[in-house]
Amino acid sequence: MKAPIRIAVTGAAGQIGYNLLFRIANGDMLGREQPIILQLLDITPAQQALRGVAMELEDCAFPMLQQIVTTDDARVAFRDAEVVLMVGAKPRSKGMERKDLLEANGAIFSEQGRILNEVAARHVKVLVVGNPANTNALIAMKNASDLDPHNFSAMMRLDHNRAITQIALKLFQPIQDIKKMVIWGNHSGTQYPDLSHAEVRGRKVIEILRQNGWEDWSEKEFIPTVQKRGAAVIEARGLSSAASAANAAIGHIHDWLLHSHHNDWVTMSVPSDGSYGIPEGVLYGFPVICRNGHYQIVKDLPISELGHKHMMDSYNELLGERELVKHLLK
Ligand SMILES: NC(=O)c1ccc[n+]([C@@H]2O[C@H](COP(=O)([O-])OP(=O)(O)OC[C@H]3O[C@@H](n4cnc5c(N)ncnc54)[C@H](O)[C@@H]3O)[C@@H](O)[C@H]2O)c1
Ligand SMILES: O=C(O)C[C@H](O)C(=O)O
Repeated sequence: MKAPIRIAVTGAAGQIGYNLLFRIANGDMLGREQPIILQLLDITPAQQALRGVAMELEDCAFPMLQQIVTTDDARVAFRDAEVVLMVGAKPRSKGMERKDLLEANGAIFSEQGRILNEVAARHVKVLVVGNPANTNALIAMKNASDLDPHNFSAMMRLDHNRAITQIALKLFQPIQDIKKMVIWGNHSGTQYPDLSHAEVRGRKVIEILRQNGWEDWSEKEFIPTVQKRGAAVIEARGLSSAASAANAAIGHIHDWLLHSHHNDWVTMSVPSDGSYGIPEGVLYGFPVICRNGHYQIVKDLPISELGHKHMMDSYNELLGERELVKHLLK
């Protein structure tokens, strides 16, 4: 039997938590052979609800779930954690942009970053889901100066999955045949869903669009649909996406820790390293290939002039967000 992995989840009593924990415990994230310990954090008033979630987890009798810890103390939740899913934060409501949450949520990530630095496993992998995810991840990373910055990431996988489905629907092709999608930039309205590298069974998506006379589809429909999908879900449900967000978080950690799919890359928001002219200092969506807990940014993809403009617009938005929270960055 393998040693158990301690997985901390913040905001565990919330909507994403409820869609995430049962799938993690079922082995969807780290496999059905991997024992796990869940260390669940939420604020004090949510402790009763959190205990209810823990009761339901117990009642599933998941074979790989060895222990459940519920707490309102981040030191307890993060102790020796090897995987941390930072979900706990306010969601936006109708009419808000994700960056409107910066003031309310930024403080959570500076404090929790400091605590991660003190008590988490030194090789901990951190995924920030709470919005605005890229800048919250930057805050957590900067407050955890003893941890490797490469172990901090923010979630763009939901945007990546949304984009793949839009292409599959447009071209009447199976989801699993759509490869090499990328979402550059910020998890926000400025993100750049870029299908210019995407392929269907080795054929370029842009060629298929051209053949059908659909050259304008990317700029006019695809990009805005993916950029605004979060708001469209809020409009329809009255609540922000939860099951699809949980699914994306599971895919992100699964691929990072185990492997990304054969002959494909995934989008992760990771510390910029100068690739594609995006200077260091922000967390930015890049195409990455993952193997055994390490990712590598896919380099040297050709970028059109318009594509470069979209990428810089999103970078500049991230700079603006960083400026607003500079007091939280050590
Ligand atoms: N990156 C993405 O793709 C993506 C997708 C969907 C949602 N989100 C974001 O995820 C976050 C959570 O969404 P949700 O729908 O689960 O919200 P929710 O309000 O249902 O749950 C949030 C939970 O976090 C808890 N919480 C608040 N402050 C906390 C703290 N300091 N420590 C620990 N827990 C705390 C709350 O008590 C609540 O239980 C939101 O910020 C939302 O915008 C991101
Ligand atoms: O849009 C939101 O505020 C929630 C989430 O980030 C999403 O993309 O669905």
